[in-house]
Formats: sequence, C-alpha cells, structure tokens
Amino acid sequence: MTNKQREIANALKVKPTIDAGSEIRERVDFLKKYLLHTGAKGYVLGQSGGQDSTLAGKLAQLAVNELNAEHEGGGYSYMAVRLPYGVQSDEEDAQDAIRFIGATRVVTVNVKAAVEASVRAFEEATGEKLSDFLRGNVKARERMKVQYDLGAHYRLLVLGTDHAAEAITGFYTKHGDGACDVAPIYGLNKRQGKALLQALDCPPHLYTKKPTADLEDDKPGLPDEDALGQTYEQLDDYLELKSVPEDVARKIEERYDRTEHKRQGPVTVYDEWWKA
Ligand SMILES: Nc1ncnc2c1ncn2[C@@H]1O[C@H](COP(=O)(O)OP(=O)(O)OC[C@H]2O[C@@H]([n+]3cccc(C(=O)O)c3)[C@H](O)[C@@H]2O)[C@@H](O)[C@H]1O
Ligand SMILES: Nc1ncnc2c1ncn2[C@@H]1O[C@H](COP(=O)(O)OP(=O)(O)OP(=O)(O)O)[C@@H](O)[C@H]1O
Ligand SMILES: [Mg+2]
Repeated sequence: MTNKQREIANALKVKPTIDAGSEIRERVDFLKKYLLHTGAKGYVLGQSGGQDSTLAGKLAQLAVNELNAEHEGGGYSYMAVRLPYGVQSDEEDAQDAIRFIGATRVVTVNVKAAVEASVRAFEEATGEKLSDFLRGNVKARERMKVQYDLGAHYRLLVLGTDHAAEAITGFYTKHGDGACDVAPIYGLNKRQGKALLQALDCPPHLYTKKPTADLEDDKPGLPDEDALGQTYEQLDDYLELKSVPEDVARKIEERYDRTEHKRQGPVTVYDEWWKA
C-alpha cells in the first residue's frame, strides 16, 4: 500500500471494514436530522433500477417514515422519480426498487423530448452535431434539472448517489448526477453499498446486476466496468487499502488526479489544489 492510496481512501472517507447495521442507522439518523434542521418536507431522487439509487432511496424512505412516526402530522415524504429516456430496457428493475423502498410517491418524467429539444437547439445554433457521448451528459443534466424542479416545488431536498467507488474515478456528469443537496451513501464503496442493501433485505437482483450509466444510444446498457476499463472489485480493494497490482493502482491514481476538478468547487483565483 502506498501513501497515495491511504491519502485517497482518507479523502473519500472510506473505512476498510464496516458494520452494515451501524452504517444504516448513522445515515438514516443523519437524513432525519438534516431534514429537521432545514425545515424541508422530505427528499427526492431519480430511481434508475440500479444499486446506488435503490440504497439512497431506501435510506431516505426509512428516514421519513421514522420522522412521520415521531412527529404527528409531519407529512414527510420520499419522492422516487422515474426518468426514462423513452422506454428503459430495465424498467422492471426500477419498479422492483420502488416497491422495495415503499416510496411515498412516484413521479415519472420522460426526459427524451427535453433532451432532443436541447440537442436540436445546440445543433441549429452551431451547425455541428453533438456526439452520442455528450448527449449522454445532456441526459444526466436533464435528469438533474427535473429533480430540482420537483424538489423546489414540493419543498424536498435533492439526493445524490455519489459514493467512494464513483468519486475515485469521477465517473459521473459534472452538474448532472454529480449535483445534489445531500449525498447519503457518500464514503461507501460499491461492495459496502451491497452489504447495506443485503442487510436491508433488498431483492438480490438489484445489487448483483452490472452497474451501468446507460447514457449512450450507441452503447445501450454499457457496463461501467467496460467504460472505465477497471473493475469495482479493484476500486473497492484499493479503497479498502488492500493490495492491488501496481499497474492498476497507477491507473486509479492517474484517473483520480485527472478528475480532481469534479470533487472541488469551481476553481477560483484563491485555489492551489490544481497546481500540485
Ligand atoms: N481540469 C479541469 N478543470 C475544471 N473543469 C474541467 C477540467 N477538465 C474538464 N473540466 C470540465 O468538465 C467537463 C467534463 O466533465 P463532464 O461534463 O462530467 O463529462 P465527462 O467526465 O467527460 O463525461 C462524464 C462521464 O461520466 C460518466 N457518467 C455520467 C453520468 C452517470 C454515470 C453513472 O455511472 O451513472 C456515469 C459518463 O459515462 C462519462 O464517461 C468539461 O467539459 C469541462 O467543462
Ligand atoms: N433512467 C433513470 N431514471 C431515473 N434516475 C436515473 C436514471 N438514470 C440515472 N438516474 C439517476 O442518476 C444516478 C446515477 O446513476 P448510476 O448509474 O451511477 O446509479 P444507479 O443506476 O443507481 O446504480 P448503478 O451504478 O449500480 O447502475 C442514479 O442513481 C439515479 O439517481
Ligand atoms: Mg445505473
């Protein structure tokens, strides 16, 4: 293990071992306290049918359920938002996740028309074609926008699904799925997220399926691991300070450094981090 590995794991708050029950309790308590602190009425999050939004949504639902039990007439809620781009191939998983969570309310907004209008406006203005890859980021940012519209309208805070195995690679769209008010699964790696879902009696297919951003039309359901050229096993091992092959560690560290701008606020004249 290198100093750099320890430095990155510390920065991303990863514990080499966790107790799933304690992590769940601590995070649900945090979600409850923060709601009470802000006076907001609950949380909202896009429900993709993937592991991360299943876990974050479940923790939020547990938090609002407990608040409602403790505060007569509290009216706290968790809103699960389906945000398909047209028809989603794993729609069944999204519905299973929503059932498992027992979401207070479900709203579906198809982002396809908005994404197409946005891309069309770009292409008409520039005379250039926006690549399929960049259209993927438009989808992520459109989903963010819908969650903020719902949040502002219903006085709900927007949740995000950033966690250590995603933060380490910067594998998210800046100001898209990377944007949120509260990040309930921050500091966990991918296998720790699975352990929490297991402890919560989640249907296993929701945390054993291959993680995918599913953003590119030309590569539907592209597994994150193929896009990254790295496995979550390797990323998780690295974050738990286990030994990983030298070339794997170098690749992780190179990507971590390259994506530092995503983990920082907008760079200003007062910042030094980029000079290192
Ligand atoms: N050094 C620097 N300092 C400050 N800003 C810098 C910068 N380098 C780029 N930037 C800015 O960042 C932008 C690039 O970042 P960004 O827009 O995020 O785009 P980018 O990182 O190129 O693409 C997003 C990646 O995340 C993946 N993703 C997205 C969404 C969800 C998921 C998922 O797992 O579900 C995965 C997606 O598949 C893709 O590989 C640049 O256009 C520029 O504006
Ligand atoms: N089709 C979708 N419908 C609703 N929300 C979505 C959709 N696609 C992405 N999102 C939102 O963007 C977030 C980032 O996607 P990401 O793929 O990282 O997480 P996930 O799908 O929950 O889990 P996994 O990484 O295991 O696929 C999701 O957690 C979810 O909140
Ligand atoms: Mg996904």
